[in-house]
Amino acid sequence: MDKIIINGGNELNGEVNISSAKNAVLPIIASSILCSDKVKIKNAPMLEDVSVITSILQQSGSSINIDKKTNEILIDNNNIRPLDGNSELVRKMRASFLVLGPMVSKFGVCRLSMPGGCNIGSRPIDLHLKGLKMLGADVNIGHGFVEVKAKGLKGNKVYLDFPSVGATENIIMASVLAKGRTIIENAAQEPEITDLVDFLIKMGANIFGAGTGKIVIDGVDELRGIEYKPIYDRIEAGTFLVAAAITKSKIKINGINEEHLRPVIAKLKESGVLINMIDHKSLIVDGRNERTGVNIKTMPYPGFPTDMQAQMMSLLSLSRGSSMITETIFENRFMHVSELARMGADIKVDGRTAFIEGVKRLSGCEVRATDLRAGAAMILAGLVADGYTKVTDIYNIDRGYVKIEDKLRKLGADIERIKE
Ligand SMILES: CC(=O)N[C@H]1[C@@H](OP(=O)(O)OP(=O)(O)OC[C@H]2O[C@@H](n3ccc(=O)[nH]c3=O)[C@H](O)[C@@H]2O)O[C@H](CO)[C@@H](O)[C@@H]1O
Ligand SMILES: C=C(OP(=O)(O)O)C(=O)O
Repeated sequence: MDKIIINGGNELNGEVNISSAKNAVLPIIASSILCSDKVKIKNAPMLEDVSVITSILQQSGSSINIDKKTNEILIDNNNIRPLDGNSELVRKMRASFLVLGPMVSKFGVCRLSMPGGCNIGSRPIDLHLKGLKMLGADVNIGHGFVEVKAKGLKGNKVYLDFPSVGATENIIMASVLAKGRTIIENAAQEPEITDLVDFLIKMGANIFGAGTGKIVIDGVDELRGIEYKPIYDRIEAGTFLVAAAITKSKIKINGINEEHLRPVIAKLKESGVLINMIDHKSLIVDGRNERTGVNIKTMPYPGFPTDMQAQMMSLLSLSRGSSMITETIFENRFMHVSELARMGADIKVDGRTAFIEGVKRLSGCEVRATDLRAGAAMILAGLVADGYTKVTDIYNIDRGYVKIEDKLRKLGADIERIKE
């Protein structure tokens, strides 16, 4: 099993390029199922999750060519068949559930393993299924599977009890080729949804209101093949902002959409970090000033992203004074707290809130990447901890960060991946 070893204490220098967003490219690849022409994804992030979703499509008959030199993925779904939902791959990744909407739309049937909970929470799928039922699908759950059947989906009004990202995406994908108009109310507003919609519009879909709480989809007869470059990964960018802040360094980050990062930038600035855009997609982050504690509450976009919560906790563990982090999205997203405590952080958890007292130093030891962002938080803490930090279970990190150790090493960190 691979591990990441960091010898803490190095200042970072230079610049880093941010990859395209995992959470944009996964639904985009899933939605390509709707189109029988070829689709090319440019600047695709070569991530474990991307290889899982492309393998799922390949098992269903897609022809997919992944060029790791040019970072392009060419998808040809001309021979795609309904998915065999019993695949190991489907169970491996929660985002595999995103193929449900397009599969039901294209074939009128889809059978998938029920996704279980994961390390960050129970993550039910009731809103996805409610949306598909509203479009006329029949849903049956049994023997660990969910089977959805439809004789032609029809547009309808769907109100989401919570602005779920995945449910909004599944319903959009299911309604693009449905008859008539679908209106999603209380839709999620995350930038990755707007990116999926931009992709679908470029393919010929008729969709209005992405990025707001009300998305209107007028069904069309077919979609055409296109080339598309997804948005930059705001969570990877946020992770590198924290890397500069925690190491008290000044670096340049390329591949920034300032609007998407507003809540993260606001909290870092409030803590004392200097951040300046230098053009429409690059910024300089200067973390050399003393930082103070801040309070954070995770919220659906445009609120503070839950996917940056763990990384901020590492930073606040080493910021002067007290901080408070309230996690409102996932009920079990504090598993990194005990790992940070092993390194010397002073954090107490009461229900959904963590109370952090800044300490002067952390000390390196063996810690687990209990989930993707928790793993990033361990690497960030390791960058400044005394001595060596060994991060285990890094398959979680590989799900969502493109060569994080190479990017950090180029910036001057003493970090390497080892096999043990
Ligand atoms: C691949 C992807 O894009 N993943 C992101 C997506 O996950 P994902 O799409 O799974 O997140 P959701 O927005 O759906 O989940 C948010 C909350 O809604 C609940 N819920 C969701 C669906 C449902 O049918 N019923 C229900 O109760 C979940 O349990 C959770 O408590 O958005 C999350 C919230 O920004 C991010 O952390 C993930 O990185
Ligand atoms: C929770 C995350 O992803 P997923 O929804 O794919 O598990 C994440 O990206 O932090």
